[in-house]
Amino acid sequence: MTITIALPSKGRMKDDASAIFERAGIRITAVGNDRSYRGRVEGWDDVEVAFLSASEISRELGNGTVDFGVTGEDLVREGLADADKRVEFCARLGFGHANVVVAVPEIWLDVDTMADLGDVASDFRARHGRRLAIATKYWRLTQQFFSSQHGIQLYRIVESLGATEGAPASGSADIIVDITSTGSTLRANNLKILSDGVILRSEACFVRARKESHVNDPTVQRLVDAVRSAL
Ligand SMILES: Nc1ncnc2c1ncn2[C@@H]1O[C@H](COP(=O)(O)OP(=O)(O)OP(=O)(O)O)[C@@H](O)[C@H]1O
Ligand SMILES: O=P(O)(O)OC[C@H]1O[C@H](OP(=O)(O)OP(=O)(O)O)[C@H](O)[C@@H]1O
Repeated sequence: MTITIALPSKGRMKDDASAIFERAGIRITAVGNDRSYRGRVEGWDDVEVAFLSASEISRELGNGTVDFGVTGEDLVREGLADADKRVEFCARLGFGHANVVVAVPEIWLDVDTMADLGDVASDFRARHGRRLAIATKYWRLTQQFFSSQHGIQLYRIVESLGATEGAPASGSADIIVDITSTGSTLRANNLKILSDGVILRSEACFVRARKESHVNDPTVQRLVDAVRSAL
């Protein structure tokens, strides 16, 4: 059976992902020309490579059209309900670190924790005539964290497709849930992370789609061992 590995074709994870495979002794060559979106692995005739964006990789892992992928844990957990049932995080790769966080305006001096935010959310309608609005592109992670983990039900998600950190200043939302690495974008927008507001510490992972056909497939185990040996 042919095993397909999906690797980032562009973006911030591309070069580090290639480097891991080099170190693992897995040499990838493009099929066709340099801009081709398919590749092969030297010496592994039953393996092929698909070059996709990091977000496409999490989707393809979810629907099982690829066997393995390198992508961010945040994209997998946001993209797939019941992620741990559908995929296995085989290795954490040590790059692409970023935290998904809850951030509120710095001037909310009395709000430092999720419990404080829960109080704000309860009072919000009485004070402002509407629910607390959260700007995010991570709606699944936000709902899990607010509703299931913290019992906060009174809020509204405003889907953000970019420049999420600008939403409180522009008035399109009150607070945000977004990714941060250095924290400089949050600071530039006068936002602060709640002390218990880290939803997920994400990094690039080597992820396997859980499939019946992988059981006892020696290539599957060899690939996992090779990638782990490069860390
Ligand atoms: N500063 C950062 N900002 C955004 N994402 C980051 C940052 N640092 C690491 N990452 C991680 O990088 C991954 C996203 O990478 P990238 O933006 O290249 O992919 P993509 O979403 O597929 O790209 P595109 O939006 O162009 O399709 C996520 O897993 C994210 O956690
Ligand atoms: O904590 P920081 O180091 O400031 O990084 C966080 C910012 O970086 C990303 O945006 P980016 O400008 O990379 O664009 P993108 O959202 O299109 O990836 C992300 O969406 C945040 O806005």
